[in-house]
Amino acid sequence: MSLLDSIAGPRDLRALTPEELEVLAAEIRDLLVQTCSRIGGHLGPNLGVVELTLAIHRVFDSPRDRVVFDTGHQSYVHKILTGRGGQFDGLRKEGGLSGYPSQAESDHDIVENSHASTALSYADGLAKAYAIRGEDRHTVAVIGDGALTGGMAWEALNNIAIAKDSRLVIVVNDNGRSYTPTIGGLANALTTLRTNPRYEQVLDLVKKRLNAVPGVGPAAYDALHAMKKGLKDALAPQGLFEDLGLKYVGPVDGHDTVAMEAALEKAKRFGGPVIVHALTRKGFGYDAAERHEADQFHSPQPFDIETGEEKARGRIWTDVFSDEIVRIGQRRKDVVAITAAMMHPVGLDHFQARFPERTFDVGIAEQHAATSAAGLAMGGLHPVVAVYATFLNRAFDQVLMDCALHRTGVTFVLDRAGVTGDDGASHNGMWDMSVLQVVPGLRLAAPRDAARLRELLNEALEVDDAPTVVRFPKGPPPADVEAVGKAGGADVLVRNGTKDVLVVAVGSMNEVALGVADRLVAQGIGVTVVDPRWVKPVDPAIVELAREHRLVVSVEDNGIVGGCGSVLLQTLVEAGVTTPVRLRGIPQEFLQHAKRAAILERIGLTPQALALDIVEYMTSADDGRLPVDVDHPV
Ligand SMILES: Cc1ncc(C[n+]2csc(CCOP(=O)(O)OP(=O)(O)O)c2C)c(N)n1
Ligand SMILES: CC(=O)[C@@H](O)[C@H](O)COP(=O)(O)O
Ligand SMILES: [Mg+2]
Repeated sequence: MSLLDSIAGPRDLRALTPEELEVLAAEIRDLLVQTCSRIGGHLGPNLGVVELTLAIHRVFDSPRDRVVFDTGHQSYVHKILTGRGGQFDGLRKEGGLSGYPSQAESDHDIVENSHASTALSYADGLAKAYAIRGEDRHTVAVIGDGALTGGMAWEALNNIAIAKDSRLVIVVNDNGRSYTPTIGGLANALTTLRTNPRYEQVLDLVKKRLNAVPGVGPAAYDALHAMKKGLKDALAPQGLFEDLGLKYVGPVDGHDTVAMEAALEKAKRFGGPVIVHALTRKGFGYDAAERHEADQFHSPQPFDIETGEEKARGRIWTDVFSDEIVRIGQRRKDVVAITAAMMHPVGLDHFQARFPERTFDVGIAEQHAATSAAGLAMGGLHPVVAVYATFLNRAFDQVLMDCALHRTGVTFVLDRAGVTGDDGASHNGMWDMSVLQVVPGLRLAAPRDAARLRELLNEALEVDDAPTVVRFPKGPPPADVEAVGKAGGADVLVRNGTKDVLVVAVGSMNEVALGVADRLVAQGIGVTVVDPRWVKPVDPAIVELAREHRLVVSVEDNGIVGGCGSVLLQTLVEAGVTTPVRLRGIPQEFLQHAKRAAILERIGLTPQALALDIVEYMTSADDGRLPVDVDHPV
């Protein structure tokens, strides 16, 4: 039996000796590598927090003491130590363990949101609540150096610094990386320390030498000591935190469980807000991860353990964007690109390689990205802000009041739009085509295939008096589908027989709509499939098509409330079109993790389900006029 098998919960860690802790850490690393080699997952971040998590769970008493993980992708070790090691084989699988904390899984888990830079705000609230309720509980927040580049983290620190009664321990997990090396002034301050960890040893050596010199020695050392403080402040960022009024412990070797425990015990005794600055390495303990230049195995595909070679992921939508934005960059010197700490994941790495001076990584700072882009546009450039769709949520006000109010030509490229699946509820990009509908002047496009992505991206970059959005899903693009006709700016993909059903398919749902059309035709039902291309504003030609048909079905890979279908329905009503409309999209709920395809199947966004629904609907009509039936409230 392995030592890990004997750990049913954190309290079983208390009796372990330092030697046993080292054995346990090795067993945990082995489980992480073995599991992630088969299914992928956040191997690098979790290899980097093995000792840190062990120390936290030995010093604090979870779940009485609350442990909050920022972003949550680095909580695998926490899950293993809180009784879920035996379920680890089901990680990120439908019905299995989530890749992020999950309240439904364990009392030890509290924050499920995978959006970065939020942990300190949760922790501030929790610690204040315990203080007000007079509960003898600590709150521990684990936040990465990358997440610390997010503005919310500094809003929280500003408040935590004056919350003297908060028994709050902030563990800064400083591995110098988001995906790529973390950027910005803060990162430089942290990096300076990491690259000069020996300054303490050097100074101690000098101290011994100087004190041995009678007379001048000690005085010189005192001067040096004063310099040490200055040097330490210059080299170490605790001044950054201490100047805010936060106590600082560190830097600590985050891979030394004993040292981490000592630091955490010291922090725990403070009884108020304190930062423990842990120095770690992403991928620590697995050479292929540590050596992986791009992102130290932040979230690798399944891989060969011996070689570290990842399974080829095949061409995805991102690759099409990545290729096209470089072509555009060659032609358009005014085009600049912005990422929020995800240069490779959003496909800007090639653009950066070609045009480094026109590429900006702003850190995990989507709000800053949007408003900085407004500034870039006001300065005469055309910025392209590439983010995952779900992460644009936090920059809604910046899109509305900084980009759109000023009619700036900023183009947002939203990758991972629609159902993403694996990363759980907070990662699905199901919100953008609802929230962005209310932005005056903003134009939104959803390409159906790679060819349309290229077209629409170029069209977006021709708009210089309003923000534009181009959004596409996770995974591989379908084969290109050419239009058989046009309706205004929209592409007609299928037009046959009587005008019974008009399917308005948004973006990637056109592939599904073509399958629906085949099935309807086989049932003798006339069908038109139209791809709006630009879904905002609604194309008047689609309104006229709707007027001519007996039923309109809108299909979108977005939440059903307030999405394209809702807006189309509203537009039809305003135009006096009485054709019945059925809205199909993602149910307005938080979706449990599973593969994208499995979720689309479950929520009925498949050709079979949609076609069956339409056939049943059509056959239910008695007087030839179909009853108006909107399945979902607008
Ligand atoms: C708002 C937001 N933007 C982007 C991401 C994507 N993302 C996930 S983890 C990560 C890097 C986090 O770096 P860090 O906080 O240093 O944690 P580490 O992976 O180094 O442990 C990013 C950018 C996110 N989760 N949330
Ligand atoms: C934790 C996080 O936000 C990202 O690392 C996320 O896992 C991205 O997933 P994909 O890039 O695989 O879509
Ligand atoms: Mg990091």
